[in-house]
Amino acid sequence: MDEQQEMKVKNPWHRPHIFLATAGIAAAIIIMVAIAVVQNKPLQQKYKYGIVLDAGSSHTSVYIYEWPAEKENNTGMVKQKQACSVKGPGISSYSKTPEKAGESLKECMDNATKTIPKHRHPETPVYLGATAGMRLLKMENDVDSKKVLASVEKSLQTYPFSYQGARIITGQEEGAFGWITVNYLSENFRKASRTVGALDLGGASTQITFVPGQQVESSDNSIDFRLYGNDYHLYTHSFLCYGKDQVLKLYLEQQIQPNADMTDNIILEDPCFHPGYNIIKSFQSVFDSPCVKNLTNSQKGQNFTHRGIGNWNKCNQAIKEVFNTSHCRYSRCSFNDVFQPPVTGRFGAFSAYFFVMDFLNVTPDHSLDEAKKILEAYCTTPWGTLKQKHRKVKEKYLAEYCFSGTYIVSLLEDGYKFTTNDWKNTEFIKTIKNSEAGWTLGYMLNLTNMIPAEAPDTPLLPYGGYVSLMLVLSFLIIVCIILGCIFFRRPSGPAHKEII
Ligand SMILES: Nc1nc2c(ncn2[C@@H]2O[C@H](COP(=O)(O)OP(=O)(O)OP(=O)(O)O)[C@@H](O)[C@H]2O)c(=O)[nH]1
Ligand SMILES: [Ca+2]
Repeated sequence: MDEQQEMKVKNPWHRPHIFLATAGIAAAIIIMVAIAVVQNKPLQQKYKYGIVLDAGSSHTSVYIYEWPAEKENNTGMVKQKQACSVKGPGISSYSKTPEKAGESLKECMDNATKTIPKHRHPETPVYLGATAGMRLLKMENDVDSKKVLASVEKSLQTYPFSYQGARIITGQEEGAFGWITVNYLSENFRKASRTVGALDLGGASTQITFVPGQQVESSDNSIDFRLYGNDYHLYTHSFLCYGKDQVLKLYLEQQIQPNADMTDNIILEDPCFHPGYNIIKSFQSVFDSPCVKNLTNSQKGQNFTHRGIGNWNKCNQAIKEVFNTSHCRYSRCSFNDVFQPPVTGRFGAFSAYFFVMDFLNVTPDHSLDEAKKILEAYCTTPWGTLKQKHRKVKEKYLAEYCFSGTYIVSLLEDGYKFTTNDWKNTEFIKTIKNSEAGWTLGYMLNLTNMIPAEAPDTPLLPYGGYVSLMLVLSFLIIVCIILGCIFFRRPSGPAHKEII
């Protein structure tokens, strides 16, 4: 047999059908891998957006959230992209000029239009949630509150986004969504079995929400969620009128008992305000809310002198009076006949809890006693000294930190029955991974169904591992085919015979 013929028989590539089959399989595998690569990894990361307006009692904030388009159901993927603080007061302050409520949103909403890419505008949901300021206005005057909501609705509908409604959210929602936000951002739903409780202190209301160690005795305070395959039974309560601005009114109401023959020279010597603080205020400015009693017309026109005396012990004693603990219809209460199981676990305290404690430099490293000492020193500092030292701080805030700080300590200790150990487990926070702590993110996640009840299927391998595995397998298959062709070719006898 000639040598060339011998080579043709031994080398499988010289059989065109084997060569073609192998090349075909290899090409098919390469195409499959390429398709998998293209399908699994878009060339450019695509983001989706959502807008939530937090219409609080003291001000409105517009939050823009963003998340990778293909990872909607993964915990911790939604992040705050931008927060815009609306100029002026909260929307409930526009009760007598409702059209201004809508107008006030313009600057921040125009910003949102620029921030979010144009092609995403029509699919970007916009939600407005109003909290305690609007709850109080609704109690006072339902028609006015509807006019304000209609005004913000009209304004929001002029934008190219997908308007999803403006409403007053309930205190339970405010508490529960704040809890969801904090635990979502901390990635507690999948990573850790333990969740953190949420403490929110606003201007007009305050919320406490946590997973209790015992049964919740009142249905109003109970809320259940199934998130990522786990059941959560929450305790939550929102105290209307116990935000830091409204509770100051409750406190002042107790300090100055207006009577029929009030005169202009009523002087309030206030232990929660600094020595040297001496300001004439109208009774109307204190008694302008449904949280406190109604004044007669003659009383409304009168003034009083608000004089600070800076006595922390007396201030602390006086603040305790705002919590009514004389009656409890349950096995245990926080205050005002509201059921509360014992607090347990860690807490994240945000909004005014943070603003106040951050200013006073009270950190989680300070014990409860140390925090009280810091407050005592602050409260006794003369007003003139403080103004000199903090020229850039808004005077209203500066004057009220003594009251607000003392109220926070008392709310935790006397109101919610925090022990020194619970205090140690409490952190004052503004943001978690650059997203603000508050109810808005949890609200949006819920309304867009971005927190599934069951854990979404997770890929067994990360993307890079998946591609590498495909390539290695393709290579192995090709090698096997080649080796197979070489070693399992037909026995040489018949082949010889054929040739012979
Ligand atoms: N010291 C200080 N206080 C602030 C700051 N921003 C807001 N506040 C005050 O802190 C309190 C709580 O603020 P927010 O959490 O925005 O309250 P809100 O959402 O308007 O009110 P609610 O509707 O009750 O939730 C209010 O009395 C605000 O006036 C700040 O930067 N520093
Ligand atoms: Ca708030």
